Amino acid sequence: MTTLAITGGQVLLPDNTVTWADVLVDQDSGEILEVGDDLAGGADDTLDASDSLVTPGFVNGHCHVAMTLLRGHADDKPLDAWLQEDIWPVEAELTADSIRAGTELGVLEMIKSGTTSFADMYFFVPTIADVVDKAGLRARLGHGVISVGKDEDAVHEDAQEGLEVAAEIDGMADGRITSAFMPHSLTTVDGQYLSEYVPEARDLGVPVHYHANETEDEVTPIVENHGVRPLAYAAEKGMLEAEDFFAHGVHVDESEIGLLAEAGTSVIHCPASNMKLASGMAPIQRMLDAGVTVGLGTDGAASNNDLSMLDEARDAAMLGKLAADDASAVPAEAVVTMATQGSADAIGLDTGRIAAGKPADLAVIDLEQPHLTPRHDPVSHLAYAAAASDVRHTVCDGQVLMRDREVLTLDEDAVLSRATEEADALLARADD
Ligand SMILES: N[C@@H](CCSC[C@H]1O[C@@H](n2cnc3c(=O)[nH]cnc32)[C@H](O)[C@@H]1O)C(=O)O
Ligand SMILES: [Zn+2]
Repeated sequence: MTTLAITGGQVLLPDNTVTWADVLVDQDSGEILEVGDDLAGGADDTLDASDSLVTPGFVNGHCHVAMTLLRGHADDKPLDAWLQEDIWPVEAELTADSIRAGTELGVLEMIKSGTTSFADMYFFVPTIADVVDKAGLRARLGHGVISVGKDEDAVHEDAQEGLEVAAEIDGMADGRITSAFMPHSLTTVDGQYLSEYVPEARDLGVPVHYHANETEDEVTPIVENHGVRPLAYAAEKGMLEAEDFFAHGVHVDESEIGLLAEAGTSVIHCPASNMKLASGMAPIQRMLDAGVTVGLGTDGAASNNDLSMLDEARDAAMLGKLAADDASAVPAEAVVTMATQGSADAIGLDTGRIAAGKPADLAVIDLEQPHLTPRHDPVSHLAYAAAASDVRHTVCDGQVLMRDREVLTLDEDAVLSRATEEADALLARADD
């Protein structure tokens, strides 16, 4: 057995208490062996966590990772115009090379901000899976399926690709990669295709991941055409199973919150994207009160504009209070839970908790910083004050991906220059 000890720090436990302890990891199985005192003796490798907080690696519950290439390309627009005028025309020019470069950039940013796993909906998924495998992260990946603007044959092809990719990549990278069927949204995929393909995803045994109730403009046509609220419509289409999860859930009423609580379907809250596209304020405290599983996601970098889960946690707390008109709503512990166990439970990964037997997915945060002094409450610091650049070490599946801010699985300079080149070439093709 090869072991790794993370020593001398404080450790965030699953109940959000913090204790002084070492963490001992079995690097062969990728699991946490023990959390306790003086575990460094005899370990094959050590990570120093003095003056630091050891947290579960953050879980980004909803992303389009290669959209890093479009970061800063189209800002300050609402969802519909942003997608139709700016994003989709450029995405039509994506190639496997651009996806590889954008994904490398995205996962580099994730490792540097303590994120160890994520759920992603995009194109060229086998390429994304290859990058995730080499970078050492954990992910649930899938191909986004859309029917708007496509003829029937093209939609069937798109949906088939969604199913085939899900079957092909599930279990890759020693199980670090899993998959889902990913119809883009309840309005961009026509109901006939949802009825046809969601049962096929069930047969494959993969969950369904989609966008729902993001803007008022998405709710209205469903109510008008189907006579029910969007999540009741999703239930009719078989997309409200316990393993399913969707992004946003901004415009949901009490009946829909009740449906989610009953079905066990999870919501991935994306506060930065919701604020930037002015989509609205999700009623997160009401969902938590009803017992809905809520995770946290960045969405793509073009609507955020970064992939830091620490930023997202702060945004979630701030927006949650504003939405509830109550400063005690969505407190620090709630957003820390959402960024770790909440997202992990939502996307169906057994991670997000530091305990013996759990996957050794960890982030070590340097607390010796002006903006993290004094240390009355490390959980408060995580939620409100810590930044991506405070992450010292990142560990996934027992492997050290970043040590003292040096990323070991990717060549940082090469990733930045390839991404810049591919992003420039992509925009040039779209301009032609
Ligand atoms: N196969 C599909 C691709 C869908 S991938 C997922 C899509 O979600 C888009 N996207 C990113 N953020 C959001 C959001 O907040 N709401 C809805 N769509 C988004 C993203 O740009 C991408 O086009 C096709 O043929 O177009
Ligand atoms: Zn999205």
